[in-house]
Amino acid sequence: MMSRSEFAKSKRVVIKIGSALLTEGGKGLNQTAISVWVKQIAELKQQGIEVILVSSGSVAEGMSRLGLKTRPKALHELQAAASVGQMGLVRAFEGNFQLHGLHAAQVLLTHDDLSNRKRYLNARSTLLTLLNYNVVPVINENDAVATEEIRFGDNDTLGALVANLVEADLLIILTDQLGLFDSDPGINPGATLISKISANDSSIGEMAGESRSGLGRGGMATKVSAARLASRSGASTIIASGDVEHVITKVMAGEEIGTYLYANIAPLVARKRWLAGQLQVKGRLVLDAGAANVLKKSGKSLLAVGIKAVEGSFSRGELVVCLDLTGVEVARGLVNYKSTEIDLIKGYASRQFESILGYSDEEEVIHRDNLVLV
Ligand SMILES: Nc1ncnc2c1ncn2[C@@H]1O[C@H](COP(=O)(O)OP(=O)(O)O)[C@@H](O)[C@H]1O
Ligand SMILES: N[C@@H](CCC(=O)OP(=O)(O)O)C(=O)O
Repeated sequence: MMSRSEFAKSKRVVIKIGSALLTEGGKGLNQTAISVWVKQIAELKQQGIEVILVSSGSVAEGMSRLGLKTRPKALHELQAAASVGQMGLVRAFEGNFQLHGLHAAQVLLTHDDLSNRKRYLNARSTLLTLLNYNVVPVINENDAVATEEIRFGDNDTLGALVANLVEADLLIILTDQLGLFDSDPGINPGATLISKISANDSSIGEMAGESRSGLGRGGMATKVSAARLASRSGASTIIASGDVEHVITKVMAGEEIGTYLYANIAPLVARKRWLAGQLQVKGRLVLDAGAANVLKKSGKSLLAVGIKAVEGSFSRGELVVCLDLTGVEVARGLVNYKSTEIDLIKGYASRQFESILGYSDEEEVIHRDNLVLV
């Protein structure tokens, strides 16, 4: 585990800024705050630290520009608002980075761009090339085209996936709270700030609640699950308030601000990291106790003999979750057979596939290289 005092030695940092902060509670972009964060980022760049920004705010800024009082419900209205607002974001970041002699680059992603392995690797190359050119990539979800099926849903998840993609040392999530409290401080004024906790501690899920701002999405719940996701590539996460003076500088100097969600698991190899970041689950396999145990303890491939039930309709190569008999997820992975085939071969040994299906591809329903434990 990296101690806070080691943050200054980071090579690469992803900084995510939430909507509520960027848009002053919906009153348009907070230009002063943006200039202050950019100045701190420019200082990090001076120290040789690479920075990637994940900036929300397109919908909120678009709402403000279009005079919409509440966040639109219809997808096409949201997309229109995001397209208008993104112009404001780009303008603000470009102008401010230029003041420090830095170029910014706009990168808009959908989940589709990262779920396809080839496009994932392309996105990685582009980002690494931008960093090589000393440019600050400014990333947002491509809201103008993202439909329900291809969206990340919130920028905390996007920030974590970007941290995985570029193997960042640290993910800094700036929000409108001082950090993660043991319960939502907006509801419980007596809530206590958590200073440090493992990103994989099972108790944090219960502490973190939803967003109530009407501007942001996901609240603390998506921030703690982003921290867990980031930890899979070894990145630790800080959740801190973007309103604290010199917040980025202070975090990087190791000051005890915000919540430090440290990564304390062995980083997954690159392919499994990509796999762990897949969000679109197409079906479920219910495993018997033996198979669930083997997966959990030894990370071996999943064989048909240990499958009790198949739920959902999916094709070969798609992502499914593996549940134990109590319904708890133990792993997820890419299947070698489609759902109707698995329904036929479940409970049988691999050597019987030929007589049941008329052919036999792989021995495993999910090969261990395509399986990540949860
Ligand atoms: N345990 C918690 N600690 C702190 N904030 C919490 C907690 N649970 C829920 N929240 C809510 O999460 C909000 C921050 O999330 P969100 O509105 O999505 O912000 P952002 O736009 O920065 O992503 C806070 O304003 C707060 O109301
Ligand atoms: N892509 C959206 C991000 C929405 C979102 O996740 O917002 P937040 O919870 O403030 O990070 C936008 O720019 O409005």
